[in-house]
Amino acid sequence: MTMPTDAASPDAVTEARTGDPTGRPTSDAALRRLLHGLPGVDAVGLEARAATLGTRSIKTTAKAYALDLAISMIDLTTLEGADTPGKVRALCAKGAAPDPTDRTAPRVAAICVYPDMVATAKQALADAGAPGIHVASVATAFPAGRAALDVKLADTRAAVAAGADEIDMVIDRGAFLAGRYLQVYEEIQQVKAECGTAHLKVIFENGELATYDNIRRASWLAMLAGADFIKTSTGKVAVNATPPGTLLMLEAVRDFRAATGRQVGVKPAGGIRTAKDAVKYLVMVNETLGEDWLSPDWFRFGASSLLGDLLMQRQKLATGRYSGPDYVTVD
Ligand SMILES: O=C[C@H](O)COP(=O)(O)O
Repeated sequence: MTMPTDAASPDAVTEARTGDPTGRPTSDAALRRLLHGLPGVDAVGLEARAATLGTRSIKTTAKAYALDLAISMIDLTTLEGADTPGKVRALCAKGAAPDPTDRTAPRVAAICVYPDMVATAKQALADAGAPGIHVASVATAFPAGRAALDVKLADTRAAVAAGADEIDMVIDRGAFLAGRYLQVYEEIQQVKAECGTAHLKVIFENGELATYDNIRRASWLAMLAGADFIKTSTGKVAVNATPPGTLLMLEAVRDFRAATGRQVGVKPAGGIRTAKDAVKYLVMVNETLGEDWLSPDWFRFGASSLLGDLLMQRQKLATGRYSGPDYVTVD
Protein backbone atom coordinates (compact mmCIF):
# COMPACT_ATOMS: atom_id res chain seq x y z
CA MET A 1 0.00 0.00 0.00
CA THR A 2 1.35 3.46 -0.86
CA MET A 3 1.58 6.18 1.75
CA PRO A 4 -0.66 9.24 1.68
CA THR A 5 0.94 11.98 -0.39
CA ASP A 6 -1.89 14.19 -1.51
CA ALA A 7 -3.79 15.00 1.64
CA ALA A 8 -5.07 18.45 2.46
CA SER A 9 -3.41 19.70 5.60
CA PRO A 10 -5.43 19.12 8.78
CA ASP A 11 -5.33 22.89 9.39
CA ALA A 12 -6.95 23.54 6.02
CA VAL A 13 -9.65 20.95 6.72
CA THR A 14 -10.33 22.57 10.08
CA GLU A 15 -10.39 26.04 8.57
CA ALA A 16 -12.94 25.00 5.96
CA ARG A 17 -15.32 23.85 8.67
CA THR A 18 -16.63 25.49 11.78
CA GLY A 19 -16.03 22.34 13.76
CA ASP A 20 -19.74 21.83 14.38
CA PRO A 21 -21.07 18.33 13.72
CA THR A 22 -22.54 19.31 10.36
CA GLY A 23 -19.11 20.43 9.17
CA ARG A 24 -20.61 23.58 7.66
CA PRO A 25 -17.84 25.57 5.98
CA THR A 26 -17.09 29.06 7.23
CA SER A 27 -17.09 30.60 3.77
CA ASP A 28 -16.61 30.14 0.06
CA ALA A 29 -13.13 31.61 0.54
CA ALA A 30 -12.14 28.98 3.12
CA LEU A 31 -13.36 26.21 0.85
CA ARG A 32 -11.49 27.70 -2.08
CA ARG A 33 -8.28 27.93 -0.02
CA LEU A 34 -8.62 24.27 0.93
CA LEU A 35 -9.46 22.99 -2.54
CA HIS A 36 -6.90 25.11 -4.34
CA GLY A 37 -4.36 24.32 -1.61
CA LEU A 38 -4.46 20.64 -2.48
CA PRO A 39 -1.29 19.52 -4.25
CA GLY A 40 -1.56 19.71 -8.03
CA VAL A 41 -2.03 16.35 -9.73
CA ASP A 42 1.00 14.98 -11.58
CA ALA A 43 -0.97 13.72 -14.59
CA VAL A 44 1.91 11.75 -16.05
CA GLY A 45 2.62 10.05 -12.72
CA LEU A 46 -1.07 9.31 -12.12
CA GLU A 47 -1.57 7.77 -15.55
CA ALA A 48 1.65 5.74 -15.18
CA ARG A 49 0.51 4.40 -11.76
CA ALA A 50 -2.89 3.44 -13.18
CA ALA A 51 -1.29 1.76 -16.21
CA THR A 52 1.15 -0.20 -14.03
CA LEU A 53 -1.61 -1.43 -11.74
CA GLY A 54 -3.57 -2.44 -14.82
CA THR A 55 -0.85 -4.83 -15.93
CA ARG A 56 -0.72 -6.88 -12.71
CA SER A 57 -1.65 -10.51 -13.30
CA ILE A 58 -3.41 -12.51 -10.61
CA LYS A 59 -3.45 -16.22 -9.81
CA THR A 60 -6.40 -18.44 -10.76
CA THR A 61 -7.57 -18.77 -7.14
CA ALA A 62 -7.41 -15.01 -6.69
CA LYS A 63 -9.26 -14.62 -9.99
CA ALA A 64 -12.18 -16.76 -8.79
CA TYR A 65 -12.35 -14.64 -5.64
CA ALA A 66 -12.11 -11.42 -7.65
CA LEU A 67 -14.90 -12.41 -10.06
CA ASP A 68 -17.28 -13.17 -7.19
CA LEU A 69 -16.27 -10.04 -5.35
CA ALA A 70 -16.86 -7.96 -8.48
CA ILE A 71 -20.36 -9.44 -8.94
CA SER A 72 -21.19 -8.66 -5.31
CA MET A 73 -20.09 -5.04 -5.87
CA ILE A 74 -22.27 -4.31 -8.91
CA ASP A 75 -24.95 -1.65 -8.88
CA LEU A 76 -26.86 -3.32 -11.72
CA THR A 77 -28.18 -0.38 -13.63
CA THR A 78 -30.86 0.62 -16.07
CA LEU A 79 -31.22 4.35 -16.67
CA GLU A 80 -33.06 4.68 -19.94
CA GLY A 81 -36.01 6.79 -20.96
CA ALA A 82 -37.52 3.58 -22.30
CA ASP A 83 -37.31 1.69 -18.98
CA THR A 84 -40.54 -0.17 -18.18
CA PRO A 85 -41.70 -1.96 -15.03
CA GLY A 86 -41.17 -5.23 -16.88
CA LYS A 87 -37.56 -4.40 -17.69
CA VAL A 88 -36.87 -3.35 -14.10
CA ARG A 89 -38.46 -6.56 -12.76
CA ALA A 90 -36.31 -8.63 -15.12
CA LEU A 91 -33.20 -6.78 -13.98
CA CYS A 92 -34.10 -7.42 -10.34
CA ALA A 93 -34.59 -11.13 -11.04
CA LYS A 94 -31.19 -11.22 -12.73
CA GLY A 95 -29.53 -9.38 -9.83
CA ALA A 96 -31.09 -11.75 -7.30
CA ALA A 97 -30.08 -14.94 -9.14
CA PRO A 98 -27.38 -13.96 -11.65
CA ASP A 99 -26.64 -17.50 -12.85
CA PRO A 100 -29.70 -19.77 -13.01
CA THR A 101 -27.38 -22.78 -13.56
CA ASP A 102 -25.28 -22.06 -10.48
CA ARG A 103 -26.89 -20.89 -7.28
CA THR A 104 -23.46 -20.26 -5.72
CA ALA A 105 -23.05 -17.18 -7.89
CA PRO A 106 -23.28 -14.15 -5.59
CA ARG A 107 -26.02 -11.56 -5.80
CA VAL A 108 -25.32 -8.01 -6.89
CA ALA A 109 -25.12 -5.17 -4.36
CA ALA A 110 -27.91 -3.00 -5.70
CA ILE A 111 -30.31 -2.30 -8.54
CA CYS A 112 -29.92 1.28 -9.79
CA VAL A 113 -32.94 2.97 -11.39
CA TYR A 114 -34.68 6.31 -11.88
CA PRO A 115 -36.87 7.47 -8.94
CA ASP A 116 -40.14 6.47 -10.62
CA MET A 117 -38.93 2.86 -10.79
CA VAL A 118 -37.87 2.52 -7.14
CA ALA A 119 -41.15 1.07 -5.87
CA THR A 120 -41.22 -1.45 -8.72
CA ALA A 121 -37.65 -2.52 -7.94
CA LYS A 122 -38.32 -2.83 -4.20
CA GLN A 123 -41.34 -5.04 -4.84
CA ALA A 124 -39.56 -7.15 -7.44
CA LEU A 125 -36.63 -7.79 -5.09
CA ALA A 126 -39.00 -8.75 -2.30
CA ASP A 127 -40.83 -11.09 -4.70
CA ALA A 128 -37.49 -12.61 -5.75
CA GLY A 129 -36.65 -13.29 -2.09
CA ALA A 130 -33.78 -10.82 -2.18
CA PRO A 131 -34.87 -7.87 -0.04
CA GLY A 132 -31.23 -7.50 1.06
CA ILE A 133 -30.24 -6.18 -2.37
CA HIS A 134 -30.37 -2.42 -2.14
CA VAL A 135 -32.29 -0.17 -4.46
CA ALA A 136 -30.20 2.79 -5.55
CA SER A 137 -31.85 5.69 -7.29
CA VAL A 138 -30.33 8.49 -9.30
CA ALA A 139 -31.79 11.84 -8.30
CA THR A 140 -31.25 15.62 -8.46
CA ALA A 141 -32.23 15.94 -12.11
CA PHE A 142 -29.89 13.16 -13.29
CA PRO A 143 -27.87 13.22 -15.49
CA ALA A 144 -27.38 16.95 -16.20
CA GLY A 145 -28.31 18.26 -12.77
CA ARG A 146 -29.86 21.34 -14.36
CA ALA A 147 -32.79 22.14 -12.12
CA ALA A 148 -33.63 24.39 -9.20
CA LEU A 149 -32.54 23.14 -5.79
CA ASP A 150 -36.17 22.66 -4.69
CA VAL A 151 -36.75 20.36 -7.64
CA LYS A 152 -33.62 18.36 -6.84
CA LEU A 153 -34.64 18.00 -3.21
CA ALA A 154 -38.15 16.91 -4.23
CA ASP A 155 -36.63 14.37 -6.64
CA THR A 156 -34.53 12.96 -3.78
CA ARG A 157 -37.49 12.96 -1.36
CA ALA A 158 -39.61 11.02 -3.86
CA ALA A 159 -36.95 8.34 -4.32
CA VAL A 160 -36.46 7.95 -0.57
CA ALA A 161 -40.22 7.87 0.08
CA ALA A 162 -40.54 5.08 -2.51
CA GLY A 163 -37.98 3.06 -0.57
CA ALA A 164 -34.56 3.86 -2.07
CA ASP A 165 -31.73 2.64 0.14
CA GLU A 166 -29.16 4.69 -1.74
CA ILE A 167 -29.29 7.99 -3.62
CA ASP A 168 -26.90 8.75 -6.48
CA MET A 169 -26.91 12.54 -6.91
CA VAL A 170 -25.10 14.56 -9.57
CA ILE A 171 -23.21 17.71 -8.66
CA ASP A 172 -23.95 20.98 -10.42
CA ARG A 173 -20.95 20.97 -12.77
CA GLY A 174 -21.75 24.48 -13.95
CA ALA A 175 -21.50 25.85 -10.40
CA PHE A 176 -18.38 23.80 -9.66
CA LEU A 177 -16.57 24.87 -12.83
CA ALA A 178 -17.50 28.51 -12.15
CA GLY A 179 -15.86 28.19 -8.73
CA ARG A 180 -19.09 28.41 -6.71
CA TYR A 181 -17.88 25.71 -4.33
CA LEU A 182 -20.03 26.72 -1.37
CA GLN A 183 -23.16 26.33 -3.52
CA VAL A 184 -22.14 22.80 -4.50
CA TYR A 185 -21.21 22.01 -0.90
CA GLU A 186 -24.56 23.20 0.45
CA GLU A 187 -26.48 21.38 -2.26
CA ILE A 188 -24.78 18.11 -1.27
CA GLN A 189 -25.52 18.79 2.41
CA GLN A 190 -29.18 19.47 1.71
CA VAL A 191 -29.59 16.38 -0.45
CA LYS A 192 -27.85 14.38 2.30
CA ALA A 193 -30.40 15.71 4.80
CA GLU A 194 -33.24 14.49 2.54
CA CYS A 195 -31.64 11.03 2.39
CA GLY A 196 -32.36 10.19 6.00
CA THR A 197 -30.85 6.74 6.48
CA ALA A 198 -30.27 6.21 2.75
CA HIS A 199 -26.62 6.35 1.70
CA LEU A 200 -25.57 9.22 -0.54
CA LYS A 201 -23.32 8.75 -3.55
CA VAL A 202 -22.10 11.96 -5.16
CA ILE A 203 -21.46 11.83 -8.91
CA PHE A 204 -18.90 14.27 -10.33
CA GLU A 205 -19.16 13.49 -14.06
CA ASN A 206 -15.37 13.37 -14.34
CA GLY A 207 -15.61 13.61 -18.12
CA GLU A 208 -16.93 17.16 -17.72
CA LEU A 209 -14.54 18.34 -15.01
CA ALA A 210 -11.77 19.06 -17.52
CA THR A 211 -8.75 18.45 -15.25
CA TYR A 212 -7.44 15.93 -12.77
CA ASP A 213 -7.04 18.79 -10.27
CA ASN A 214 -10.80 19.35 -10.49
CA ILE A 215 -11.49 15.66 -9.80
CA ARG A 216 -9.32 15.89 -6.68
CA ARG A 217 -11.09 19.10 -5.59
CA ALA A 218 -14.55 17.62 -6.22
CA SER A 219 -13.58 14.57 -4.17
CA TRP A 220 -12.62 16.65 -1.14
CA LEU A 221 -15.62 18.96 -1.52
CA ALA A 222 -18.07 16.06 -1.64
CA MET A 223 -16.47 14.20 1.25
CA LEU A 224 -16.41 17.32 3.43
CA ALA A 225 -20.09 17.89 2.63
CA GLY A 226 -21.02 14.40 3.82
CA ALA A 227 -20.89 12.04 0.82
CA ASP A 228 -20.94 8.36 1.78
CA PHE A 229 -19.57 7.45 -1.66
CA ILE A 230 -17.96 9.40 -4.47
CA LYS A 231 -18.83 8.27 -7.98
CA THR A 232 -17.04 9.00 -11.24
CA SER A 233 -19.76 9.37 -13.85
CA THR A 234 -23.34 9.09 -14.98
CA GLY A 235 -22.58 6.79 -17.91
CA LYS A 236 -24.24 9.39 -20.14
CA VAL A 237 -21.28 11.38 -21.50
CA ALA A 238 -18.41 10.58 -23.85
CA VAL A 239 -15.80 9.90 -21.13
CA ASN A 240 -17.02 7.94 -18.13
CA ALA A 241 -15.06 5.84 -15.61
CA THR A 242 -11.34 5.71 -16.35
CA PRO A 243 -8.58 4.00 -14.37
CA PRO A 244 -6.60 7.24 -13.72
CA GLY A 245 -9.70 9.19 -12.64
CA THR A 246 -10.76 6.38 -10.35
CA LEU A 247 -7.25 5.99 -8.92
CA LEU A 248 -7.23 9.69 -8.09
CA MET A 249 -10.50 9.26 -6.19
CA LEU A 250 -9.17 6.19 -4.37
CA GLU A 251 -6.18 8.22 -3.24
CA ALA A 252 -8.51 11.01 -2.14
CA VAL A 253 -10.63 8.73 0.07
CA ARG A 254 -7.44 7.27 1.55
CA ASP A 255 -6.12 10.74 2.36
CA PHE A 256 -9.51 11.96 3.59
CA ARG A 257 -9.66 9.11 6.10
CA ALA A 258 -6.11 9.89 7.23
CA ALA A 259 -7.09 13.55 7.78
CA THR A 260 -10.55 13.12 9.30
CA GLY A 261 -10.97 9.50 10.43
CA ARG A 262 -14.05 9.04 8.20
CA GLN A 263 -14.13 6.35 5.50
CA VAL A 264 -15.86 7.09 2.19
CA GLY A 265 -16.60 4.61 -0.61
CA VAL A 266 -15.82 4.86 -4.34
CA LYS A 267 -17.96 3.93 -7.35
CA PRO A 268 -16.57 3.99 -10.88
CA ALA A 269 -19.48 3.94 -13.33
CA GLY A 270 -20.02 3.99 -17.04
CA GLY A 271 -18.29 1.94 -19.71
CA ILE A 272 -17.05 -0.90 -17.47
CA ARG A 273 -18.13 -3.95 -19.42
CA THR A 274 -15.52 -6.71 -19.08
CA ALA A 275 -14.36 -8.94 -16.25
CA LYS A 276 -10.79 -8.03 -17.20
CA ASP A 277 -11.47 -4.35 -16.57
CA ALA A 278 -13.33 -5.06 -13.31
CA VAL A 279 -10.38 -7.09 -12.00
CA LYS A 280 -8.02 -4.23 -12.89
CA TYR A 281 -10.12 -1.89 -10.77
CA LEU A 282 -10.07 -4.35 -7.88
CA VAL A 283 -6.27 -4.61 -8.08
CA MET A 284 -6.18 -0.81 -7.94
CA VAL A 285 -8.39 -0.77 -4.83
CA ASN A 286 -6.31 -3.46 -3.14
CA GLU A 287 -2.98 -1.78 -3.91
CA THR A 288 -4.14 1.73 -3.02
CA LEU A 289 -6.46 1.17 -0.07
CA GLY A 290 -6.06 -2.45 1.03
CA GLU A 291 -8.73 -4.74 2.39
CA ASP A 292 -10.60 -2.02 4.25
CA TRP A 293 -12.25 -1.01 0.98
CA LEU A 294 -12.56 -4.45 -0.63
CA SER A 295 -16.25 -4.93 0.08
CA PRO A 296 -19.55 -3.78 -1.41
CA ASP A 297 -19.89 -1.47 1.59
CA TRP A 298 -16.98 0.60 0.25
CA PHE A 299 -16.56 -0.11 -3.45
CA ARG A 300 -19.13 -0.50 -6.23
CA PHE A 301 -19.23 -0.81 -9.99
CA GLY A 302 -22.01 1.17 -11.68
CA ALA A 303 -22.68 -0.98 -14.73
CA SER A 304 -25.49 -2.08 -16.99
CA SER A 305 -23.70 -4.88 -18.82
CA LEU A 306 -20.66 -6.00 -16.78
CA LEU A 307 -22.50 -8.84 -15.04
CA GLY A 308 -22.79 -11.01 -18.16
CA ASP A 309 -19.04 -11.12 -18.80
CA LEU A 310 -18.24 -11.76 -15.13
CA LEU A 311 -20.62 -14.74 -15.21
CA MET A 312 -19.11 -16.11 -18.42
CA GLN A 313 -15.59 -15.85 -16.98
CA ARG A 314 -16.80 -17.46 -13.75
CA GLN A 315 -18.27 -20.40 -15.69
CA LYS A 316 -15.09 -20.73 -17.71
CA LEU A 317 -13.00 -20.95 -14.55
CA ALA A 318 -15.33 -23.63 -13.14
CA THR A 319 -15.76 -25.74 -16.28
CA GLY A 320 -12.77 -24.87 -18.45
CA ARG A 321 -14.99 -23.64 -21.26
CA TYR A 322 -17.34 -20.80 -22.05
CA SER A 323 -21.00 -21.71 -21.71
CA GLY A 324 -21.77 -18.87 -24.06
CA PRO A 325 -24.55 -16.34 -24.18
CA ASP A 326 -27.26 -19.03 -24.39
CA TYR A 327 -26.76 -19.56 -20.67
CA VAL A 328 -25.88 -16.05 -19.54
CA THR A 329 -27.84 -12.96 -20.42
CA VAL A 330 -25.59 -10.62 -22.39
CA ASP A 331 -26.95 -7.08 -22.60
O1 LIG B 1 -24.21 4.36 -13.11
C1 LIG B 1 -24.13 3.53 -14.01
C2 LIG B 1 -24.00 3.83 -15.44
O2 LIG B 1 -25.06 4.61 -15.89
C3 LIG B 1 -23.90 2.57 -16.23
O3 LIG B 1 -23.20 2.81 -17.39
P1 LIG B 1 -23.00 1.64 -18.48
O4 LIG B 1 -24.32 1.45 -19.13
O5 LIG B 1 -21.95 2.19 -19.42
O6 LIG B 1 -22.54 0.41 -17.77
